[in-house]
Amino acid sequence: MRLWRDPLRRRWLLWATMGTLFLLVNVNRLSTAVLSENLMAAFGTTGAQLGTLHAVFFWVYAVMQIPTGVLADRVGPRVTAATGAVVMNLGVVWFALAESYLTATLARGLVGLGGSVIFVCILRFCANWFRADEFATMSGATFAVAGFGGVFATTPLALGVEAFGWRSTVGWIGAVGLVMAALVFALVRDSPVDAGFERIEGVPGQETLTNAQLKGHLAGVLRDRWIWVVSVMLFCTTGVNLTLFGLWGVPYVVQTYDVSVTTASTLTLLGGVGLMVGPPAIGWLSDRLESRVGLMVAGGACYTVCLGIIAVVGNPPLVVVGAVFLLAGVMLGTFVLGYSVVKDRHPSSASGISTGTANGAAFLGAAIFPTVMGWILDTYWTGELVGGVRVYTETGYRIAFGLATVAGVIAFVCTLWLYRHDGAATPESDGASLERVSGE
Ligand SMILES: N[C@@H](Cc1c[nH]cn1)C(=O)NCC(=O)O
Repeated sequence: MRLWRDPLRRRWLLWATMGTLFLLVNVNRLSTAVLSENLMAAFGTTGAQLGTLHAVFFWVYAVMQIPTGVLADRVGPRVTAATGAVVMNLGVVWFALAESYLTATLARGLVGLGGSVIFVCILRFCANWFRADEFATMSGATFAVAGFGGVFATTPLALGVEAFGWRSTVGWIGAVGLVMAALVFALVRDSPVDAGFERIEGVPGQETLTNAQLKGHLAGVLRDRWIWVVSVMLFCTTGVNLTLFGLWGVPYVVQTYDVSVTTASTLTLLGGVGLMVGPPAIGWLSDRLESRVGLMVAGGACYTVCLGIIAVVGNPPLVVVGAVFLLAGVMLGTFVLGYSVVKDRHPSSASGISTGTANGAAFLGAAIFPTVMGWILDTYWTGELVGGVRVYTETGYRIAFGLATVAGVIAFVCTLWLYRHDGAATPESDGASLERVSGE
């Protein structure tokens, strides 16, 4: 079978296998939006407590990103990803069985712990199996998988919950995940050489790092101002997007427009669709144009304007809300280019560390924003409850979207900084830096 014997084909099969795990990571982490009312009713939570239950995944996920980068570079993506997947899915099953808020929070933390390794392992896998000028396309394609998972976490999940109840639906997702973990372990190999092939032309060789080299790379990454600026940008944009699509987007639409959770989830589904389309298309375009930063500036401006519309108007027509959610997903494709930017500035054998560090900041944002938005909503809450669920005010939602808009402005300023400093020498690199040849 050529799919198996040809390394240029096999890498797609392996990427897709790991991608399925990443899809499940996204279903789990974004499921709280659709489950919000079930969880509030099951555990009797306030908005801030629900925000925390959602965010605990992201806290653990964020903290784990630098260790994950080290594990991906040192142990390799296959074993790290398969182990993480087992841990994540045991956590999912535990969450489905949880009887108290505390148990549910611990279980969701376990889901975050296991899930935290998958994305960086996929990027590490891509650095081993794909050329540097294919990397933005591959990271964009991996984000598209996240979008696909996000779509599953909306209407399909809502329909599943309606038909089978939230506990059975979540439990089955965990069972499927355990099967996928076994498949990743059985099929994936860390590099073409590990799979018995020659090295793929144009892909840098991957030396095994010593502890001293690891430390040196980590220090080099943490000293690099570009990493910090990309990190702030990702902190804001990933934080806002995951909070909207993963938690507060659904209650906002349900309570502002008086529609069902299933209808509201169709709108947040558009965010997932945007993520499926934007990152791969923009990543591909960036690789073709050999340009990163110019696209990021344009994306930053558009993203901020979109969020600002909801903050200013409060309850624009639903079609506008849908368009904002869709564009927020599409524009994330420009921020994803940040992963290629940081990877190209450091040796390829340390790509797990550089991308993991930026991803850690992204998920710190995803951990902080839900709770802060929950506080804002609780602050403007008038005491109204329907079926044990808090009904928030339009003012609360407008201020929450105001915060999202400010985050967009900060991300935009970061892209301007990157634009201004584009072309500056990289601190250390053994690969062709697209930034240095972009001519932007
Ligand atoms: N797709 C992003 C996260 C995101 C942002 N908005 C919606 N989803 C992603 O995949 N980030 C990397 C990761 O580790 O998951």
